[in-house]
Amino acid sequence: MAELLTSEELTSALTHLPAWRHSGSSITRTVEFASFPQAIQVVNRVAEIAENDDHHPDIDIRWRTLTFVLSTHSAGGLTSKDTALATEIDAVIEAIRPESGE
Ligand SMILES: C[C@H](O)[C@H](O)[C@H]1CNC2=NC(N)=NC(=O)C2=N1
Repeated sequence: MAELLTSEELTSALTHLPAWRHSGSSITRTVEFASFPQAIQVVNRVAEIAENDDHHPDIDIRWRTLTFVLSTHSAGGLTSKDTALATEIDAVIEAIRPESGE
């Protein structure tokens, strides 16, 4: 089972994940897309990655805005699985979204 990150490890990992906000036992990123179909394209790609990694985000879908919440439930907090998945989600967002910025 993945180990909880120490606060030093988490702080260091978050320097590479500037769009993510840490709160308690999870990290969160909210992002708006150009359209609902584009947001769903991102959800579908993230779903494939999550199945492959056997690590699943909570995803809130509001029209064209997605919020991803990552936590390792089995560990009761944040592990390297969450920071790895956040990095993969960032790559999907950048690949699919035409413009940059939040
Ligand atoms: C059996 C399977 O490995 C577990 O249920 C996985 C599936 N996906 C998961 N996803 C997340 N975010 N946390 C978990 O603890 C978790 N556990």
